[in-house]
Amino acid sequence: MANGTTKARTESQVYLSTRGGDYDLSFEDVVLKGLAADGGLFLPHEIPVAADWLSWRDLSYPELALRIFSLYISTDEIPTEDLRGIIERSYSTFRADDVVPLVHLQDTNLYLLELFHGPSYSFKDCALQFLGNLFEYILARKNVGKEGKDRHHLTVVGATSGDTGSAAIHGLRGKKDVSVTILHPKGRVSPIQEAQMTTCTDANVYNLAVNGTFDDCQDIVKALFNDPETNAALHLGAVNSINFARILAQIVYYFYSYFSLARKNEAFKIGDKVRYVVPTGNFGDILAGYFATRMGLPVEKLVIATNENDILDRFWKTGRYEKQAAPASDAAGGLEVDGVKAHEGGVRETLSPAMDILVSSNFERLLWFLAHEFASTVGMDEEFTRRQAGQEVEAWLRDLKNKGGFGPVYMDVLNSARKTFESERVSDPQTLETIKDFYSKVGYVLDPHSAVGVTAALRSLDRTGPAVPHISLSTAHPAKFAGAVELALKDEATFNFEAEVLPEEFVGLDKLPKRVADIDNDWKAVREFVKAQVQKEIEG
Ligand SMILES: Cc1ncc(COP(=O)(O)O)c(C=O)c1O
Ligand SMILES: N[C@@H](CCOP(=O)(O)O)C(=O)O
Repeated sequence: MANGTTKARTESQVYLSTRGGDYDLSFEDVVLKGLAADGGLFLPHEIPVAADWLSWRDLSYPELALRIFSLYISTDEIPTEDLRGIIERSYSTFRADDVVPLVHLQDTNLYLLELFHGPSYSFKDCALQFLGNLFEYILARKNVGKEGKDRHHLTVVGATSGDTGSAAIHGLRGKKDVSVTILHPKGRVSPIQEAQMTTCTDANVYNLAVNGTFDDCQDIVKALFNDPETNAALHLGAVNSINFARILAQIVYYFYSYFSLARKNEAFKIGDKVRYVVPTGNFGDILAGYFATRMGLPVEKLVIATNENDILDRFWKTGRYEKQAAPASDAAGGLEVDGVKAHEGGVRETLSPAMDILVSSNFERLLWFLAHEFASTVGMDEEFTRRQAGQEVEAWLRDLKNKGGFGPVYMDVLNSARKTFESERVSDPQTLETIKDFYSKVGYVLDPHSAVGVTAALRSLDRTGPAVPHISLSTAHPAKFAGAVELALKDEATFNFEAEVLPEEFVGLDKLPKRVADIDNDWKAVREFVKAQVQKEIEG
């Protein structure tokens, strides 16, 4: 279905829904809608190949972001100088000069990409600082000359397992014409993460502690977006990685770290292949790596690192995407599926709580590309192929909803997933061991999510041998997860959490006044809460 004419735009600057209901949308439509009306996620019609990527090697982070974003956003939507301004404002808030420093930790070919130097100390800032400024820009443009109730008010509702929430709040607090309500699973985020969110008392920020899991929070958000009445009345906006702008912003650090590696390692030549290892939950971060790969970055493999919530790892091993496997649990609560351990009873609480996710939202986007590749073998035209891909994704997602899973997928589909990705599952004991090892060997303190990645990277290095450089993404600052870090390092005589890890901003955070409301796991209750807050804001 064509929703408008977009003659001046390239195919990578117009967007469709993974379930086939929307087609030909602009970047602004996609950023403001977040989720498609058919429940699908937005994707550009095609991923652009960056023919000139070699010439990007010496660009600063903001300059590189501008090059990459320009491939996905037409200048008739956001003029280049405006986009440059949005980008510069977004990355000027980072504590590191090069935004995302690359650190060589060991005598092996393993590098750590530190993505936690933004305001909320997690990788989410790389995208949410940008998204906050983008919303502000779009709203200012929409509201020129408008007053009071005529102004377009964006009602952001987001779900978090701890990091998206505080990054979104830092990106949106105090901004005009936008309010943000963040749902977190009560008692399942770390104390610092909870305090980072709930101690923000700006008038446009609301926190809800949901009696449920992260997946329940994510389902509530999607239910609100899928309710046409609520959406029309409130102008809902998304900060989760369902919003394509989140994925777009994350592509940048794959390219940037590749060039950083070339500067650091003389043996490494531009054009050589790299493995990226990504601690994975909702599949947004690694999906950005997939985009970078398709754009032309020489990636040997993308390695998915899951914690014990391993739906993705099981998919790569079995071709089945199932919330939980068949019964018959072993002593540890684990289950055996094709020789692969799974578990029953929903999401498991781990030491890397931000990845305690049962269903990975962005996996739907990869499924679309896999289905598209499969459909293209039939040899029909592009429109037909896209329609086929949308129908396949819709059928898979229907089975996931109604039957709790789908698959096994066709072997060709699984093989095509395996061409680009490998997967690893990392248990809590292995996570603790890695934190301890890295501290005792090189004095570096990993947060538990980054430790899941590093554990997977070491296994991957064992397979490839040391010739293949590995960049493991470090997704959060260790101070956010004091419990896991102190547990891992309790026997290290010299370790002192306050002196070595804790940033000044976090000291005394738990003593500040908090604003948070408890709420049932019920999307209608959340809808009523949000409606009432927005009403007050618009009137007051
Ligand atoms: C610290 C941390 N690491 C890793 C992840 C997983 O990233 P993604 O959901 O993009 O797969 C998250 C949350 O999503 C996180 O907060
Ligand atoms: N780990 C995330 C979960 C939400 O993921 P998102 O990338 O879709 O926003 C968190 O910390 O909130």
